[in-house]
Amino acid sequence: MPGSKSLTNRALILAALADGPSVVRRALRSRDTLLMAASLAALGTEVDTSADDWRVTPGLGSGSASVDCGLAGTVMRFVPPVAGLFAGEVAFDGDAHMRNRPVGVMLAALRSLGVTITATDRLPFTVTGTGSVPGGQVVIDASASSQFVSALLLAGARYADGVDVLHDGKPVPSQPHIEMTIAMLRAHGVEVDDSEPNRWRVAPGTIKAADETIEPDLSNAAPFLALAATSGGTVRVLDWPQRTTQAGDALREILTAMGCTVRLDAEGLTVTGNGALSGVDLDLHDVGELAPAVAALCALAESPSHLRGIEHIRGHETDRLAALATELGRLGADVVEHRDGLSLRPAPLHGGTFATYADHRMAHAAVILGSAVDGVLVENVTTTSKTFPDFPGFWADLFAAQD
Ligand SMILES: O=C(O)C1=C[C@@H](OP(=O)(O)O)[C@@H](O)[C@H](O)C1
Ligand SMILES: C=C(OP(=O)(O)O)C(=O)O
Repeated sequence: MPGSKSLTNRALILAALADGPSVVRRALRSRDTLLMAASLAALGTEVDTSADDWRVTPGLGSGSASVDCGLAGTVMRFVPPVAGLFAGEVAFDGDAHMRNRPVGVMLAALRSLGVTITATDRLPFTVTGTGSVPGGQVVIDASASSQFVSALLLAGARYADGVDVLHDGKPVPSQPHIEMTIAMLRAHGVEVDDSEPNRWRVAPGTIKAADETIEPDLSNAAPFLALAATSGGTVRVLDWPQRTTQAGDALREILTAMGCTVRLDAEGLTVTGNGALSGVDLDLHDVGELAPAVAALCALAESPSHLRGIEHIRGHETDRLAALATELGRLGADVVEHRDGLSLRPAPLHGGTFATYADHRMAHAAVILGSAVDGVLVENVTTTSKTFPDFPGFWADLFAAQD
């Protein structure tokens, strides 16, 4: 598997803010990570992406710059706090749908920490940095995205008073991603206090340069592991980490609950399907990025499923609950959309076109269905390039290797 998007983009941010050059080994080369590299380069950091190991020489310049967020939540949320440390105007924009994804809470937080931002709660916006940010305490409602918290923590050590982020609102989703942020900050020598629930304090100080080796992207393993589940065969993902903060690690538990045999050993993760899938009742609040792949598997299961706790994925690359309900329904699935989830009951599926809404994980859901149902046409499968280099080629090679 190619490297993790979440680990690569955090490593790039930390490398750009560090006290010396460093290497991001086995970086993911995909649209989201190249957009991150380009954003940091626009701000004055040197990012050499010519080899598999990316060399980063930190530096934040002055003048004016522009940042293309594409459809990358990590670019739209993680780069503005860095732009506050740039001396000049940084204009942010992105894909058409990016203008709908939530960012206002984070911009308001940055403003209260002393950064000047054009008054808006959506893209496009302009951050006017002065080269330094006062920082301090801020109260936010991060129930729409854990990335609001991660964004403030990642740059916080470089603010004069650090940051003290308090969450006030419905529970923050995607906790493993916040754990990932904290673990990576600590690996760079940053002091983070997360001893109180819903409060994260980052002490002001140096972010030490440290080389990072990027783990394989476990969430992107979902469609491949799902192949084992739908075919009754065996799929092995090499180098699956024994311990990780990646949300995708939850696939082990989810696939086990659906009836697969799952084994993690020194070589990697091996999943064997048993020919039939059981439905599941799952709260995916912490691992929302897995919802499209899991929903596709649930549509193929022999008993009902209920996926809960994922209202926030309406703010992902597309409104994923609406998109999944529409597209699964179009192939014959018995699916009901709820405010915060989906329920599915067994139904015979048939072929048809599965629209992907420029969402890489909708394409993952589509190929999972196509592995079990004849005649599924995945519209715009190249949208997978957001987080995966040449997904169609990789998928095809898997079948070629088997023949
Ligand atoms: O910080 C990150 O790298 C991510 C956090 C999560 O976002 P949300 O908390 O907005 O779901 C996750 O879904 C996304 O794929 C990546
Ligand atoms: C929500 C996702 O991405 P982003 O980083 O753009 O928020 C995702 O990859 O499922």
